[in-house]
Amino acid sequence: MTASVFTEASTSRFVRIKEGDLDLQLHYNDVGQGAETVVMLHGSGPGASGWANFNRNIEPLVTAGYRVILLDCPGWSKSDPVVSEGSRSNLNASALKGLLDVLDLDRVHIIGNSMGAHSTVAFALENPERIGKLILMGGGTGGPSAFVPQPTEGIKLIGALYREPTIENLKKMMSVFVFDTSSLTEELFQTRLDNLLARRDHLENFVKSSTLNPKQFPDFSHRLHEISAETLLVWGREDRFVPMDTGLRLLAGLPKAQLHVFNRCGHWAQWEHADTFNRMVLDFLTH
Ligand SMILES: O=C(O)/C=C/C(=O)/C=C/C=C(\O)C(=O)O
Repeated sequence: MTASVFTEASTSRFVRIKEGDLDLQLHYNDVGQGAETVVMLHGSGPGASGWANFNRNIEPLVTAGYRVILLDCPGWSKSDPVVSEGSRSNLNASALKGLLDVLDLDRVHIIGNSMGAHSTVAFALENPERIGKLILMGGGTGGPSAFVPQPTEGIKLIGALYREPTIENLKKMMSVFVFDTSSLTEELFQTRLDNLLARRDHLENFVKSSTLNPKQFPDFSHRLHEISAETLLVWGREDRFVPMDTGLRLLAGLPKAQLHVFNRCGHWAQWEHADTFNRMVLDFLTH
């Protein structure tokens, strides 16, 4: 398949996984072919999916010869619903292990966005032999911000949108999500709204999970030194969901990390600065 002809529909796949306590059908997109595979893990916003989060980042990797797997985490998009009472980072990590086992992939590079970055760290701690290089954007659970009160305004707005999924709440959330709100189109809002309203069970389960356990993403800062993988940290200076100084904490904790901070950038660096981000990722993966 050439990079220019792939679509969400043509790359859509389902798989049944059994991994520990998990027995689930997962949805993923499988794009391109190559000796090396890059997995992309999306964030925790309502209506998020691998495709929604990374649609600007797939083609350059596929063109460069990588196979790209976009996993929809349990409880998002077309994957099975789940109520998470423990660590959602570890739940996602188990789902990823189940998927890699079925696909017979021994070792992958992982790009994680926000919750996806928290989950990448959980996966790396549990499966060090299965990881190549890591790219963490706006997440990774390096501990609380030293400067910004928690929960942050963005995380509060995500909660409000989960509880009341209206176009008004979506727009409020998206207005602090990116730095330049003029890049947000009505079409993007509508697609996101359709996605999230299509799975009210996922919305209800997220609210239930957060009530059962408000700490869905435990702090891994005391274990970061165990991760020996080369890691690229990417942050937006104006990230109002997971503040930029969290990236500094990760930089201090991860022995082989480097940090890139984009100016004029919110929580969606891979989308707001897609071209530069894509070049940086390719350079990082190949050197
Ligand atoms: O609560 C956290 O630490 C993580 C929050 C997120 O993962 C938020 C991500 C939002 C998106 O990526 C989205 O597309 O809505």
